[in-house]
Amino acid sequence: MKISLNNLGKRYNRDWIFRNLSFQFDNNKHYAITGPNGSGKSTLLQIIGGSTIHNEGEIFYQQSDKNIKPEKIFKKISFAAPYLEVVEEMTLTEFFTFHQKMKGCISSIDTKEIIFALGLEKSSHKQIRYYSSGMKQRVKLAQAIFSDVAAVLLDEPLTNLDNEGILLYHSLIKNYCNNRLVIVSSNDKNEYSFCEETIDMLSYK
Ligand SMILES: Nc1ncnc2c1ncn2[C@@H]1O[C@H](COP(=O)(O)OP(=O)(O)OP(=O)(O)O)[C@@H](O)[C@H]1O
Repeated sequence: MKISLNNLGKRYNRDWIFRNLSFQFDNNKHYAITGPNGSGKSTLLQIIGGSTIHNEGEIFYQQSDKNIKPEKIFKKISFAAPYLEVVEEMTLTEFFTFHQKMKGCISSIDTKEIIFALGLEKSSHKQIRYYSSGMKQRVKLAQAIFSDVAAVLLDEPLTNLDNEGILLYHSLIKNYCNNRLVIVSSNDKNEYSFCEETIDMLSYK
């Protein structure tokens, strides 16, 4: 998937968070959005993902040289962020079975294999509400990375992860994201070390 940003701008009330942001995200490449706290990284990622509206400029989405309407983009993009909730009433098995039906997972993997890849087999029948914050973050990452989508958006992906979780994150990226566009919003080099290009939010103030 290709995503083009054309003179994009976002303000909250009278404060512009960023302006005149033009950039092209190319098919299958990996990008980092960087900048200090409050510079607008998460806001930009949410705009790209279609969950927040921009105030000026345009975004174009293209797959195999065909334009995708913004209202259809949710089917093509997955999003993981510490502030997005998972369905806590479900067990992990229920959650991924439900997700498989609603959004669709990449065809090479089923619910059992996802749970095995996360190292959460022993907790697969426990309601997610009883998971630790790091376990929940693994679930959020897996939900995004195993979705059958053309673009994976990750906001602060290592939040709450221990060393084993960090290794898991890098192996999921390596094994399942090679042929997809990935955009990471982050301040931590370890979260985006695999990215080929960086957008610095400070350039768009
Ligand atoms: N819903 C909102 N209403 C008003 N202001 C907001 C809203 N959401 C974000 N902001 C403001 O927009 C600015 C950018 O916030 P954002 O969360 O995008 O920054 P960030 O670069 O991701 O920060 P961090 O590194 O701390 O996660 C901040 O000044 C924030 O206060």
